[in-house]
Amino acid sequence: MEQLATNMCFGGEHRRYRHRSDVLYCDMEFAVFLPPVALGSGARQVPVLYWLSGLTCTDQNFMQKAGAQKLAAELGMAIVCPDTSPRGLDLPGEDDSYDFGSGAGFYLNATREPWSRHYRMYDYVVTELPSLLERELPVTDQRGVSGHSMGGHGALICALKNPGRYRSVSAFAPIANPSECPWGQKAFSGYLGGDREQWAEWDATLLIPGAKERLPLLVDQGTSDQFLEEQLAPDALADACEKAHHPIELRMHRGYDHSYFFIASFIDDHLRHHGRALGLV
Ligand SMILES: N[C@@H](CCC(=O)N[C@@H](CSC=O)C(=O)NCC(=O)O)C(=O)O
Repeated sequence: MEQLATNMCFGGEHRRYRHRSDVLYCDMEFAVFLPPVALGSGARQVPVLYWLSGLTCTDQNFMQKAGAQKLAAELGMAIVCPDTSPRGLDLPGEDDSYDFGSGAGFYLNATREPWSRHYRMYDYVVTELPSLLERELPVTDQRGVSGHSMGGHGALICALKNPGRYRSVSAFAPIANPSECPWGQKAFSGYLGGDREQWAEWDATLLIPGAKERLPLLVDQGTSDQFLEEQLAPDALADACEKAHHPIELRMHRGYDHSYFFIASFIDDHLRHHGRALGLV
């Protein structure tokens, strides 16, 4: 791993790294926040919250806008922000739209050419990146996962598809039922093709009935979110949870939109939710 930058923050460190991904066949950048207890003499390994960002984001949106570092420093929690897709591969159409290709990897493993060799963000965030970090940085294998929009859905599927791998999961304004909305249908048909049975393996709402672990979901949604009606479908997720007796706390917040102003307003609740499961609160 090549360290690109470091900034001291609330007694901890925000760092950016570049590394070669064997899963994605390209270089990737990510950011990590290490709390004070993970640094210096007497340092110890700390649990990690993996944050998966939304369409158009890099590793930097959350780190610069969410305001999570102060409480993460106090709790003794590391935060890792991967990028949202492979980049710079020269694939046809890779940079043509904000909701497909670069910045829009959807945290799945593509099966359709020309995406299938590189667009394997699911394997990257679930397996390759944690293995690297648990080897190279003072972080443990005690993991929580959260995210926003495309990344909120990514967090849900990472947890639902991997019983025992995460201690906690939460999401802000997730694209909760991607098989049934324009963003999801564009991504799934492009990365997976037309077979809706394949889509179901990557759709949180459709994964709920067969989930092998009933990890409680914390989901926050703003009522003035400009994407709520057309793209997000939190009610479909809540209905699936109710039918399957899967615990969910869906909190509707009057007047909040889809932006990082919304995330910053409730991030502390999510950090405490993960902190409790990770034994930090
Ligand atoms: N450009 C698009 C919408 C882009 C957008 O709103 N991206 C969100 C995530 S949306 C779902 O995954 C985001 O997090 N943007 C980055 C930020 O820092 O706010 C459009 O205008 O429609």
